[in-house]
Amino acid sequence: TNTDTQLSDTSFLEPYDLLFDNAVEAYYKQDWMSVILNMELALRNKRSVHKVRTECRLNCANQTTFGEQIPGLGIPIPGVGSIEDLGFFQRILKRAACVSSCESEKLGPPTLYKISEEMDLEFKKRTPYNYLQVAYFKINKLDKAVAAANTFYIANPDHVEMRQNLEYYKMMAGVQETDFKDLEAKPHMAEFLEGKRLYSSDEFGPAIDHFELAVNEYFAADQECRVLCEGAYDYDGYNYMEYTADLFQAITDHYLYVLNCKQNCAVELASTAGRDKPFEDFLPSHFNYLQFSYYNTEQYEKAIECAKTYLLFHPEDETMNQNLAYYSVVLGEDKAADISAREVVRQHIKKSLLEKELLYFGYEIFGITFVDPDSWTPADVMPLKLREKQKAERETAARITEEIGNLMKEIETLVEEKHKESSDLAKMVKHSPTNGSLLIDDVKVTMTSKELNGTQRVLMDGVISDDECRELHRLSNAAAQKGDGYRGRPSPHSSSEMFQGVTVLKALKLGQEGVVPLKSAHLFFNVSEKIRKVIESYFQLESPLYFSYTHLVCRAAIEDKQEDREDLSHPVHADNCLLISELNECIKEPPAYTHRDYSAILYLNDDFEGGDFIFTELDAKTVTAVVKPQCGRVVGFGAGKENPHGVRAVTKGQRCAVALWFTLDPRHHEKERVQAEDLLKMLSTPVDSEFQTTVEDSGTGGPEGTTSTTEAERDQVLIPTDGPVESQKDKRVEERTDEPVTEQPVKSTDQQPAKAGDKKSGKSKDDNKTKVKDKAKAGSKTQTKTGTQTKAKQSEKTKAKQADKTKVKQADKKEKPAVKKTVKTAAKKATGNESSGSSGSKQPKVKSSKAQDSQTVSSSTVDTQKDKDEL
Ligand SMILES: O=C(O)CCC(=O)C(=O)O
Ligand SMILES: [Fe+2]
Repeated sequence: TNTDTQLSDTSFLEPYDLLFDNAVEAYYKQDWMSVILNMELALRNKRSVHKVRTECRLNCANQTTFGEQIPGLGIPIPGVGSIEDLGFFQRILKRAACVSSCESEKLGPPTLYKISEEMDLEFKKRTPYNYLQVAYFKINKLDKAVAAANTFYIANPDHVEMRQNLEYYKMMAGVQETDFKDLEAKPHMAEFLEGKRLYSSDEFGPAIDHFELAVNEYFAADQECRVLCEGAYDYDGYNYMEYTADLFQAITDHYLYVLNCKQNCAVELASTAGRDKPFEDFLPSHFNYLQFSYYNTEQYEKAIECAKTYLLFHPEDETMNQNLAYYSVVLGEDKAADISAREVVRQHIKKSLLEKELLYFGYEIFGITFVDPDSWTPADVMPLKLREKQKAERETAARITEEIGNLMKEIETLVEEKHKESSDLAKMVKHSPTNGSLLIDDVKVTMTSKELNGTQRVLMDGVISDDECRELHRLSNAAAQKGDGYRGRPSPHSSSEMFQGVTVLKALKLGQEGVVPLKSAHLFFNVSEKIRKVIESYFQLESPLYFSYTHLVCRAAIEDKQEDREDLSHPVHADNCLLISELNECIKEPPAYTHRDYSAILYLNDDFEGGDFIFTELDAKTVTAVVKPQCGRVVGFGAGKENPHGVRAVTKGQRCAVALWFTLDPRHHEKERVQAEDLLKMLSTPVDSEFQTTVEDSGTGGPEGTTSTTEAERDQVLIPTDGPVESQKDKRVEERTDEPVTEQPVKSTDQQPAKAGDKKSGKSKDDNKTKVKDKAKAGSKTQTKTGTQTKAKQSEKTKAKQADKTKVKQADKKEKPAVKKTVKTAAKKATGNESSGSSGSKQPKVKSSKAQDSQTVSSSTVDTQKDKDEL
């Protein structure tokens, strides 16, 4: 058509989502060259879009001066119709025009490069490399296949197939170690990691080069990250159609949204694919490493500069102050005084603090949540009122969590008691055709498999109270998103009904934001856990059940679409296999959620028409049992072919339920659940802990991690032994005997006898308590390595090696609430082969022509689709 030719005539970048889709299509046609062409171009165009955006915005920011500097504030305050208003907005308009014409000149109309969230996620998860790996392997470009495989694996360390592929590649002839590249490595992070590596092996000179580069790259990346924040406003959480903010409110909302995003760059930049958590105190730590590296290479000016720079972030840091004092003595106090901290960092901090102030103002006044990602922010930046409010909130959350904890304990003891009473009881319950038996609380088994005419089925009542039903029902209407849980489709199963859903994590987040009562979100969490226990115990499962997916979902009849309706609200299906009713078969293969083992639906209400739950035969027609939803009722069943089921049309009103799917396979334990648990923990961090920074507390307080080593501990930087010996008589340092063994190689061979000028020995990690380090300079520079004087910032350097007392700096970091991006991967360790696909083979997973076969490599694709779309 006309538009088509017009488009192809222009030199605009081809939209990368389109290219991605083309590549995937080509993949299924096994057109490997086309996969490569499209996918590589998609990756390139994505980078180009970012580049154009960054450049346009930066250029426009420079072109259109935006008035004077803020503090003061140099900018006239907009008043009623003042002429300054016009001047102010004129600049805004010009800047908007500048950005928009710059971008559309290079990229075409905005719609062309608007990318959906899902697609964005695919690129974040590095899915393109999954496809590229196969395609390159197919055309025998091994080096590229290996690089793609490695790049993908770094971001998906749980991907069993890719791990096997990599192992296979390692053994292949013609594959070099250098082929295992990370094609998406971020320069600042690569430099930082390399610096750290060298630092760990005492190669301080080379380490300096990398850390310095890392700092430069950091600021470049920070600038890019920040400028990319100046994008469209995301009306997340509320309906933009109902958004009726006035001019200044609208500007405020969007601006604070942008500022929030900019602040979050600190987390973004401290994160790297495949690492669960961002590095803590990332930017400051660069200067910590640097000061010590400079010290070790006798570059005292630089060491002082970096120590001072570090102190900009943590002015009270005792260790660093001592280091600085020591360096100053070595260099000469006068000279030292003339050295200042780095200006670029000073500016960065100034800007960041100003942003935080605005964000806290927005938090206090408009309730726009802001979680400070930095650990160095002075406490008083957060307004007192807000601090008090947060404290109160944390108290409430702590109380609720305690209550939940007590409840869970009660449940556990009850379950245990029941088990003890008679190990046969459960069996009796299971097979008893009579009235159900008590399992937990007031839960009654109303119908067993037998009465439900099948196997692995149960109907229970009284699982939650009427009040709880009402509360969850309210929650669903307050929190649910249309179509949420169904890839955003509002009517995934029947065009005569509207679906809406909310997950536990989402509910908790909304609770935290104050959009819904936090208490209700807790209840949702709590109830789901209760049902998990009930199902686990009723079906007498030997190994634990894990959550696979949970959502609170309502389906509502669309009034004018009920006439002559013949469809079901939810077509008959099985939960872990693809039901082919024509063949009386159920195929257990992706895209079915084959890892699901048990399902449970908790009903919340009965004030609607229709909506019966039905079990059928494999033909999807012959109904074997009917369940009428009502408050507190749970239908639980095995998720397999033995239990095809569906929901009859809801013809009037709204039917709400909590649908839960469980797996016995810990590898499929839902990540969202872990995040939800983390969030709960965070909300219940002991009150005030944030304001306590004593080292003593660090060992016990704070959210429990899965390992005993915290990031803070592992990332601590070694610092030199203390300065003038005379001042070191006291032993304020803390004994830490619980230093965990970290993955870093233990260094025990670098303890050359101390010799004059040997800086290294200053941080030697032997347990020789009497080694004296002669700094070979003035007497005051002599350092003792005796007993107590080593203050180490990096636990791996000191742990176990040091019988001497070690002060671990930054240990208090542990106490801070986790930053947003915390993704835990407990229970994630893949221990075996995936049950599906060609698991035994050592081959990279490559496709044959069979249709189902194509799931192997695209499995990550399937997985990334919101794991919600019931079949
Ligand atoms: O809501 C129900 O009763 C059943 C829903 C269901 O089977 C499902 O979502 O898989
Ligand atoms: Fe189902």
